[in-house]
Amino acid sequence: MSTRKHTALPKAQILIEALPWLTRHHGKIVVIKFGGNAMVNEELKSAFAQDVVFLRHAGLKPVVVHGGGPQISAALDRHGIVSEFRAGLRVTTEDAMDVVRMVLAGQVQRELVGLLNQHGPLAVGLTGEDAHTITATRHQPEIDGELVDIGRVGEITAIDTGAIEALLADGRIPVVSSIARSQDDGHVYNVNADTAAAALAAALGAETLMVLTDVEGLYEDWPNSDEVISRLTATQLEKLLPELSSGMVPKMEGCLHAVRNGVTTARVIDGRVQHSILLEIFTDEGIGTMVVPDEAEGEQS
Ligand SMILES: Nc1ncnc2c1ncn2[C@@H]1O[C@H](COP(=O)(O)OP(=O)(O)O)[C@@H](O)[C@H]1O
Ligand SMILES: CC(=O)N[C@@H](CCC(=O)OP(=O)(O)O)C(=O)O
Repeated sequence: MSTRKHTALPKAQILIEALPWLTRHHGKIVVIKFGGNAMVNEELKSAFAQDVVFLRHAGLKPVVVHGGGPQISAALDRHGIVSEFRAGLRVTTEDAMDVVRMVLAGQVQRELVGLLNQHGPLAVGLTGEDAHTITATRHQPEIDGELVDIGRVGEITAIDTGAIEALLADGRIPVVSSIARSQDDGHVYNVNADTAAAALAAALGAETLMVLTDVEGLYEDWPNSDEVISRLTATQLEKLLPELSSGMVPKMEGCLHAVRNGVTTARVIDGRVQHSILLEIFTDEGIGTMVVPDEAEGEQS
């Protein structure tokens, strides 16, 4: 065998290791949530775009839902508006809503669309407002037994997948900002991006929900230990939910909603690791935390 063939062999083996995953997921919808905290630097964002385009060319149908919490907080700060979170959700006044919409739809979404489109005419950005993709009503979380008003924060009441499905059928990569149209008035609502991604994954009948964040996965005993729970069933997760805090609450509630509504696996992975999406596919074990429906326990995902 020539030296060239020898050096190429490990590359072929790596590609072949991904074959079972690619075969199982061919033509399937994968909803990928890119958290604002995972958008650490330009290299990571470019690597994220490469991974998504790779999945698309490998025969999957990726749908990107993006966050932008830290970016919104920075913009609010510049406008002299203080950021406050209740039950993991941003208290969103009318003035803050304008900034949220400007940052998500006008800044973060545009940047991701631009990065994806460096690889061809693939990505099309939209918000939940477009073609009634996400409809919401006012969300009032229960805190210490009382319903609390946190402003223009939406609770999803309906999803219309028509526009996203049309884009997928046309070979495009939809990039969705988590803003909803209001079913009550002519205005819009701020929706947590994990919640929006999970609702879209369920409504689209996605195979997988991948949530990229700024931790390795769900820690068993956060913040005391960095032991990551690698796999858990819907029932196991449901029992854990009351113990979770801050950003993990909407994330894990979203994963639970997804697997209880037809999504085969929901994964929380470390978006700070370059090419984390491909690592998830190319490593047999996967990285991060994987949530599966109860009936799937013991099956390969
Ligand atoms: N059990 C847990 N395991 C891991 N992270 C946790 C846990 N509980 C709370 N967290 C917090 O949740 C954060 C992730 O959520 P969030 O800040 O909303 O990220 P994103 O912008 O990716 O949505 C972590 O950085 C961590 O501080
Ligand atoms: C209601 C609510 O909290 N909305 C979020 C929307 C963005 C988001 O979820 O961004 P990450 O995924 O980066 O956290 C916010 O205003 O921060």
